[in-house]
Amino acid sequence: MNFFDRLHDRIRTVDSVVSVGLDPDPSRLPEHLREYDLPRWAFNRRIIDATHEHAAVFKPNAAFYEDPDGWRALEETIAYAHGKDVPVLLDAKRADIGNTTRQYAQLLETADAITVNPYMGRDSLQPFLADEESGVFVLCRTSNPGGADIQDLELETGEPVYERVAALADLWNENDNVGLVVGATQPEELEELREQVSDLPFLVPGIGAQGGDAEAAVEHGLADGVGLINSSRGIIFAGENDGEEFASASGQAAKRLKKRLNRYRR
Ligand SMILES: O=c1ccn([C@@H]2O[C@H](COP(=O)(O)O)[C@@H](O)[C@H]2O)c(=O)[nH]1
Repeated sequence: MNFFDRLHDRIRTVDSVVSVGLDPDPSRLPEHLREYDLPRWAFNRRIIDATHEHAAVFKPNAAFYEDPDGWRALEETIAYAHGKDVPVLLDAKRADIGNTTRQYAQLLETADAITVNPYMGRDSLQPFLADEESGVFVLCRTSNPGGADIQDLELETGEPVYERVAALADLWNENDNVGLVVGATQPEELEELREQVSDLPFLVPGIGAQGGDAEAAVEHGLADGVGLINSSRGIIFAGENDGEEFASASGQAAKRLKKRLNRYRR
């Protein structure tokens, strides 16, 4: 089954478009978990237990796992999320020349969807795009302030780079498996892009800790009700840094966010 069909079903089952970001910054983990063999996995397991009922997906960012123990923690995390029937979107922002990107695409043997960087062009994304079952979210207009440096540059046609990326992503969507990453900190661009590519679901990061616009994220991020609004630190670090209460605080934060976003869903 195609990723976006599965996502559609998941959104309906939990009545939620919340993507729970699993970014277990080691310096912020509760003290009592630091003695575990894999503290990041111990942390994620508790977060997953507390939030899965409100999660359309879990979104681990690969940056928080790129060391030997990290990869083990990530593998355990993905398997556990799947055990709770929650799809996993790996925020890895990959792409490279052909033989290298084929190796990267093996990440989709474990995760259900991935974020990719369009900077190297179509051939660098081919193995991801060819995987009909998996979701491929193309970075388009990112949430960081420096996103403007390149993505807002005007082409000779007058269109900004991010609009050309959206048009290309639309062309690359031959298997109905492509979405865009558009930051909630860019509400005007969100609106423009939704008009431009009405069928592509968006992954919208940048609400919560980055202060983006949650209403615009929902209004423009969803295509036929399918899309994802992500919060990472705002959910997983919602509680105090010690004691077991951090997990229930994250559960409450995910539930609150789901309710808030649902007010804007049609
Ligand atoms: O444009 C982008 C693309 C990706 N991200 C990632 O999303 C989460 C956001 O975390 P918060 O704690 O909710 O700010 C994180 O993994 C980023 O690397 C993004 O923020 N913006």
